[in-house]
Amino acid sequence: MNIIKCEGLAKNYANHNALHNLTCAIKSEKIIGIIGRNGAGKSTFLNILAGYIKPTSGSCSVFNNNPFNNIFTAANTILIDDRLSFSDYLTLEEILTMGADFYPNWQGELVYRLLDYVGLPLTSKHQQLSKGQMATFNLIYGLVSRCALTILDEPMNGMDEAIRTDFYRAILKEYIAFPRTFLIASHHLAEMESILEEILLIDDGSVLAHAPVEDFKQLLIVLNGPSDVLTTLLADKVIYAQKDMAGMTLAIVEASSLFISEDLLRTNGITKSPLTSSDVCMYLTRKKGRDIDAFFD
Ligand SMILES: Nc1ncnc2c1ncn2[C@@H]1O[C@H](COP(=O)(O)OP(=O)(O)OP(=O)(O)O)[C@@H](O)[C@H]1O
Repeated sequence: MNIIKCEGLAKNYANHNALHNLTCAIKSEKIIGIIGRNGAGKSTFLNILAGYIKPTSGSCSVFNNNPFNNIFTAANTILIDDRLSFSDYLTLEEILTMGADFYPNWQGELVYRLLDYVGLPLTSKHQQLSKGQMATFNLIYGLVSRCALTILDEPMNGMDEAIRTDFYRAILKEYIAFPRTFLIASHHLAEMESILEEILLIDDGSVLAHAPVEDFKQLLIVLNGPSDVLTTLLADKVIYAQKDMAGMTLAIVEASSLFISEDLLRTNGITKSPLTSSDVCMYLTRKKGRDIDAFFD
């Protein structure tokens, strides 16, 4: 069942079109990585889903409702990001009491155990926490709310490596204990990949790719072989990156465009190897003709 459906979604700010023609469908009870370059439109998209931002045009449905200012969305969705702030005067305990009153599936006992585990006293004021402590508290708050749609926008920003490792496991354990839809935006795909089922790649305000992690990795492929043969074989293909050295060429191409048999590759001395999902993201979203080395040569 699709929990989210967006069609032709656009969001224009005064001087910038953050989203345009964004279309996607997201099934319930999945952990999905929302990936994209800086400024691609991820946070704008997630804020629309959470009902905080009204799209300029297009349609967006979350739990079969328009999410903007919708009370059903609010009760069943939580968005945790680094802009999440609570009153300066509230202690963590007071914030948790409010969360328990608002979210029907709130895990009161778990939250105290998690805060004890990470060493955050209930008497602390939210505004006085360090950056990493605040991110940790906010993520715990998001997890124990057990909302059917849990949106985490760069949830691990500022956390140390040990806590990040713990909390990827915590997300997975929570998901297994109480299946729901997690959308997690992050620039650290390699780090979180093991808990993801799907990757949704946003580029320039629209969806560039959306696939299960294993399929996503196979969107691009690396070919390595004699330059003369490879150049002929790839003459009409889109090449995402190419390096030539000593008569050999290494090229990254779209796997689906490669109608070349394994036998033909082998007899021509061409090898095929996969890329990591982070590399697939990087090459798919790299702007043509842009090369940082050119600035320093
Ligand atoms: N309130 C706003 N007013 C004007 N422009 C905005 C506003 N919010 C976002 N933008 C612009 O919209 C674009 C998308 O921003 P958004 O925050 O959605 O990107 P992002 O993919 O989350 O980026 P990052 O990975 O850097 O956090 C950016 O160019 C940004 O400058």
